[in-house]
Amino acid sequence: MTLMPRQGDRHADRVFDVVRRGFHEEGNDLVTRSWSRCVNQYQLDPGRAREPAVITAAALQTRRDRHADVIECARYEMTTLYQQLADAESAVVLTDTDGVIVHMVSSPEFAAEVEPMGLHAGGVWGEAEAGTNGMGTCLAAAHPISVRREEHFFSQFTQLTCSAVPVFDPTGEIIAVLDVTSRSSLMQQHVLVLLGMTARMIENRLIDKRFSNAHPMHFHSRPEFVYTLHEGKLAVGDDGRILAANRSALFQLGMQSMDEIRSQRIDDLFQTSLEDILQRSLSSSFHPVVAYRAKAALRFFAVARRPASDAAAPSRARLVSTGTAVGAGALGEAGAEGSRARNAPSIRTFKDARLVAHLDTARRVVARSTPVLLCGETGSGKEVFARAIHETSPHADGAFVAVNCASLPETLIESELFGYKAGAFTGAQRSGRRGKILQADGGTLFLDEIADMPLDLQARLLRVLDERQVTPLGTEETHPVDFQLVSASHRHLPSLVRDGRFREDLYYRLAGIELDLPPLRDRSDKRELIQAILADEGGSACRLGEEAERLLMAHPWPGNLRQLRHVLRSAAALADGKTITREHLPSLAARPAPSAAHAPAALPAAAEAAGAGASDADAAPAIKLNPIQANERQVLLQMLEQHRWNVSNVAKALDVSRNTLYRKLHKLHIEISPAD
Ligand SMILES: Nc1ncnc2c1ncn2[C@@H]1O[C@H](COP(=O)(O)OP(=O)(O)OP(=O)(O)O)[C@@H](O)[C@H]1O
Repeated sequence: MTLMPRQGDRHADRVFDVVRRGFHEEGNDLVTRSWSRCVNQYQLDPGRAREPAVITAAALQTRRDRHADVIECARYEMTTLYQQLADAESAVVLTDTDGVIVHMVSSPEFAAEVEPMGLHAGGVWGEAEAGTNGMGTCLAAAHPISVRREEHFFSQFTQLTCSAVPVFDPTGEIIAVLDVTSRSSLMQQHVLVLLGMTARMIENRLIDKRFSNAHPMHFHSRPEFVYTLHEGKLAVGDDGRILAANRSALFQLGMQSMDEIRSQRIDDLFQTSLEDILQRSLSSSFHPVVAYRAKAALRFFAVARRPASDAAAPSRARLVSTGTAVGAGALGEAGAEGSRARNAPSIRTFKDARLVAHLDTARRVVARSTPVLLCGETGSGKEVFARAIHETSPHADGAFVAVNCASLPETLIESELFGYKAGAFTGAQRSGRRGKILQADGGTLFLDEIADMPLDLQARLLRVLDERQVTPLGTEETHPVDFQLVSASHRHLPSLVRDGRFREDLYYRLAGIELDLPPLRDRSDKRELIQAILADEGGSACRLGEEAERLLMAHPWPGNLRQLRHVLRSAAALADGKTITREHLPSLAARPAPSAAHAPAALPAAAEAAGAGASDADAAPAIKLNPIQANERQVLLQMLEQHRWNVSNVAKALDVSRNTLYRKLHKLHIEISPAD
């Protein structure tokens, strides 16, 4: 094509001029190269209006069928993105790899306005057809791009601005392009960031969908990033082989391509096996557990699950804890429930005689759907025990839905529990929300820290329990529900009833049976617990020296199992593969070490001295703290206990940063893992 400036079309003149000179004044190289392709390769003329290219309805249907799983994964995310943009003059568009629009979200008004340009399902926006544009140029460059108004090749599109990002399939190939086309050219950088996040969500969903028979594994070097968009995600086969990975997984593991990672197994990547991570994830209630990078001193936090497709085969995940230490291979009794599946073992330990009896009682009462109330100090394992009850109950095939009434603002508990209809109140999600009670239908509803339930909601909850039906906010509809109720509290509910802070009728309704879980210091299976949690945190090769074990056994554990887990986590990290000794337990080591001969006898004495909920501040004198520091230590321990050893919450309460608090804790010899 000859590059002839034409009269009256300044945009076309500019395009020809840039192509001839080979650079763009504003420096957008991707656009310059695209213009050049349009002129030289596709022989397009920027000033000549074109009929939009559109494929037939039948051809569109064929393409939609071919990309059904991508469209399904993208549909919800595209709607959410559209809502986030809050721009009525915009459309969120998904094209296939030929630039054919297969799905679009916009207002009917904007859709009608842009329809004549071919911006609708079936429209073809490849560069060869539509010149430089977000979708087509993103495909051609395999790169995110914003094409603002006059950067479009054809004059007819210079009213629009589009930003587009590629979407990759689990093999690393581009499978689609996600685009936002708008009248506004403002905030393109912001739109590109949102598009990138949405594309990642679609890619993660696609991995789940295409590899539903594989074990999903989530990891990150920081525990708080696991289960977020930044996490590395793997789909792992039964034999531990990596079948798929997302982009963040590649990045974190320092790999260049999907091909590179797909030739690896879990034990090539981490110093552990798939089975080990699965077991530890299960026993930590799917909170991230430590996994070290193979052949490198890099620590990750990871969670792995059984394949989603196994959900339909509950026996595989189902397990029953009996009087034995429930460790790998010790779960033969699970067979009594009909399955001795290879995936069944958990390291949850319920060997203590009271817990064995409680579990047996619970199993009998839940057979008749009697509500169970669990009482016990903070961190004593109430949620873990509730899960064990669920797994033995007739509702085991349904979901276990946990709601922590203390961690939700009062105003949110109601909508969280009961759900709401679209637009039920200001700030409600447009699509409405299915409440936790409905989610628990057919399964178990676990109401943790029930004492924190506001009084007016107590009345609503009572009604649900009586009527066995729920009415979401903003609706008149009622839905019948059938679930096993387990609630828990570390506070003494009868005292709250006496003080008028908890409804008596609800208390009796919740406490069909009331079970007291012993604090860790009183548990007879403490040694097994220490070993099990240590294996969980440090891997099965982690060893405990004799003196360290004596210290752990003698400690009063005011924060119970949660505190034990923190201490063992940091000890395993400090020991770094060597045997754990006294020096890896700095806060415990400050206490006088009981001699081997006296250790067993010292245990109940220490426990008694500590009393219910007592702190280990009695350790302070041995650490050589001055009286002010000793006081500070005592106050911090109390606060940690109050906030269930959640460092972020304590930092918030004290109005200091987490780092400042960690430094303080370290100085005062309060051992807590920075992971939490
Ligand atoms: N039987 C067990 N075996 C191994 N680990 C356990 C067991 N019970 C609890 N844990 C661990 O102890 C920690 C606290 O458990 P959980 O959340 O169940 O306590 P809780 O009593 O519900 O706490 P809170 O009172 O703060 O709600 C978790 O990290 C959990 O993995």
